[in-house]
Amino acid sequence: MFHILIADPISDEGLDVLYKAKDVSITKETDLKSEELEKRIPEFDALLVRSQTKVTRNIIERAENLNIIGRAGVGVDNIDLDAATENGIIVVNAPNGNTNSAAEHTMAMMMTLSRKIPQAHSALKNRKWERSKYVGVEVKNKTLGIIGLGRIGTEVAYRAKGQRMNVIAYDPFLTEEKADKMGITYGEFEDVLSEADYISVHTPLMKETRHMIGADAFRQMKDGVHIVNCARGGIIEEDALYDAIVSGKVAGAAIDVLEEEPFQDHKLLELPQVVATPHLGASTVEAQENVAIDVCHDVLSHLNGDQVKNPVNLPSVPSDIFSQIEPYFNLAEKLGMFLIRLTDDVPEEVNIYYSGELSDVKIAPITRNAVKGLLERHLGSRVNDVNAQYLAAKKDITIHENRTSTTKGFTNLMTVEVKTKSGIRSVSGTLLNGLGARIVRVDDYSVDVMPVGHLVVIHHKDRPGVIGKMGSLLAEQHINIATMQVDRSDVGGNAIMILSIDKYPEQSELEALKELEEINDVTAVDL
Ligand SMILES: NC(=O)c1ccc[n+]([C@@H]2O[C@H](COP(=O)([O-])OP(=O)(O)OC[C@H]3O[C@@H](n4cnc5c(N)ncnc54)[C@H](O)[C@@H]3O)[C@@H](O)[C@H]2O)c1
Ligand SMILES: O=C(O)[C@H](O)COP(=O)(O)O
Repeated sequence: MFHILIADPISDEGLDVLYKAKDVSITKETDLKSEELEKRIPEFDALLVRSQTKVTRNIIERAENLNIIGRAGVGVDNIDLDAATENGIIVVNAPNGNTNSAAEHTMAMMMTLSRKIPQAHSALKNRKWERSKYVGVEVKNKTLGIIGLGRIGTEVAYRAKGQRMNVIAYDPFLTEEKADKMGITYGEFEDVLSEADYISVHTPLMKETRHMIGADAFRQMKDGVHIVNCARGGIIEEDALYDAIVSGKVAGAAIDVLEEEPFQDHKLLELPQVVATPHLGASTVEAQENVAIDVCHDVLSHLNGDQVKNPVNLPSVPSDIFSQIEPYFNLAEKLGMFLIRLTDDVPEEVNIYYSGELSDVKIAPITRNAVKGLLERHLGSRVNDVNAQYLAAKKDITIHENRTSTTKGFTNLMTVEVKTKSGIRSVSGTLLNGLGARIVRVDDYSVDVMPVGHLVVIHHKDRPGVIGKMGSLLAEQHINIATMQVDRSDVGGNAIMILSIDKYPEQSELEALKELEEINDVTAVDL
């Protein structure tokens, strides 16, 4: 049974996806205080939020059963992403479902600001007929400067063109060619500041964008500029905006978002030049249905072990590429788990070699599974593909991916090699068409072993009778051998035997095998 906590109001259309699923229990607690959430969170496998709930490191570190945090919306600045990644919790969002609503709200705010609609409306509601006080300005032929031309910025640009505005935009990913195609002007940040009559910000809130519009930016703007922020409080420095409005530099500002939400008493809201809404950009029936449905599908997919569509703290893999590489995930993890059992030392460096068909596929997700397998022995079950590479880096383990042409006759071959203080160990595996995964090499020995179940890896001397003695000893302990593979370096030299047996051996049983004089070492590996 998966326990899902819905901590913010989320549309029932989306929640239906979860209600209809098997083995899911849903708890709706949309008014939990941070301390209450901290206490309750260990009960849950999944947490669903919008922007209101702050998912802090404290909460995440107490969330011992949490697998996934779903954000029904775009911005994830209310979630401590580093803490989630470190703790192996995947974060997913719903980036597309509210784009239209946010763009429409931005346009509404810009128009409302230009025509002083909220102020005139309030006056009239107070029975004041003040036509001359509320003279506005047209947006036609004015220049709109857009900072952040992503999903919403782009939609705003098209709508502004419909209003016959000129559009200039700055975004690190915008090229002159793309701007030309859209019929807008490409600008640097400073160009947008100095040329625009209206400036609308549409970036995420992150370290790089926090307070990107401050006193210095306002100084570079035209006198009488209008400012719109329907992205995130904190992108514009609020004290600097206040000063710029009071000084007359800024004619007016339309803000949907504040640095401190929910609403705290704020001096900006006292200014008649400011029109404001309480973070309503995504608050339409359509947007809420869209984001809720998207995020609930992703949460369910993840809980069922399937690929998610909108991961935030993992690179997303298009589904055609995913279906090509997914069969290797299990092989990679098993190779990692197998190899790490062969050495008692902690790896210092990991080299993963991909060859044959594997040399031209997207290998990063396969690598994550190999690293996860390698780390499980020492770091336990909390290691997963979300945090494997973070945990490796934290343990100063360097990981190198290599594509090679050495296939050793296999159509696909993957080798995981670890360097430890006592030397280099490696294991190779392949996926055989229709037959599944095989371990085909252990160090310099060739083998053919299915990486499943209980394996015993025995390094021994190549002497007559060793195999018989081993078989008798195991028989005495009532251990049945399912399969056996042997290989040797040279006649009478060192050899390897890999047994697949029907039960995991007791330590005492392994010790008994080690007593044989031909045996160098015995390792049990449970895959
Ligand atoms: N008010 C609301 O209710 C509401 C609704 C939806 C989204 N949002 C917010 O709107 C913002 C934009 O959302 P989106 O879906 O368009 O995101 P997006 O990721 O599609 O677009 C963001 C764009 O900002 C650009 N960017 C990043 N750093 C930049 C920088 N330093 N300077 C200029 N551009 C930069 C990125 O390259 C990207 O193109 C986010 O902050 C999101 O949280 C608010
Ligand atoms: O980032 C977003 O998606 C918007 O800010 C919407 O936030 P909300 O879900 O709290 O309305």
